[in-house]
Amino acid sequence: MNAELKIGADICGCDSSRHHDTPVSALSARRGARGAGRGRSGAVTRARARRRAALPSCPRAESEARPRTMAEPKRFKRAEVAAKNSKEDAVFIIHNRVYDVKSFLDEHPGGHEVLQGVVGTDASEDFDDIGHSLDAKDLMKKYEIGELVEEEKTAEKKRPIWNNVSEVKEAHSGGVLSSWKLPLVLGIVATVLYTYLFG
Ligand code: HEM
Repeated sequence: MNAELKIGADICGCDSSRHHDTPVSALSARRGARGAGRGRSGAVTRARARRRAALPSCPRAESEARPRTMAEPKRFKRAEVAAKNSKEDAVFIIHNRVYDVKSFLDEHPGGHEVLQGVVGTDASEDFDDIGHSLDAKDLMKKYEIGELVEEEKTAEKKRPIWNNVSEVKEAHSGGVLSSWKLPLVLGIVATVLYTYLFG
């Protein structure tokens, strides 16, 4: 072990110098003094447990214990999706993303037949033609299982606006030109002009 390794590294396996700021050499010296004539079990184990409890939580150990939330999306080839074309294995592609709709077939407001008609295929066009609502586009996330491999993606003209539904909703909720503000501003300007010209 590195001579500069800090206290606690032997406890939690972390060699972060920011977290463990007492050199191990110092620990060993103290251990040598205190540990003389004492076996490694019993008192030593309890002392180690006390030290471990006293340590601030270790950032590295914590981050390693934490589940990864931003996992890489699973990549599919079009041929793989094409094979998933039954009621039991119902998968399709919409705008380069892959959806498993097996559990959604019977819940789809447009009926299961229409979805069964496109499983295994790229259903982007069919999907867009319907003019699905923002809520429907939000719901899709629940069934997304991955995306196409990079080399099989189609070039999207521009990022589909519904790819980020919350952004869209936000954009529609404010702004100077939102539906009720524009007529109000125009009204005020007209009143001021009228007063100025004819008042
Ligand atoms: C995971 C993918 C999908 C989801 C989450 C979804 C969800 C929905 C929802 C919530 C509606 C109700 C209307 C609305 O809110 O827009 C709907 C209607 C409909 N969907 Fe889908 N849909 C999906 C894929 C598709 C696909 C691929 C097609 C076509 C092949 C399709 C065809 C239809 C049709 C025909 C309607 C009925 C429209 C109407 O009655 O006016 N859907 N869908």
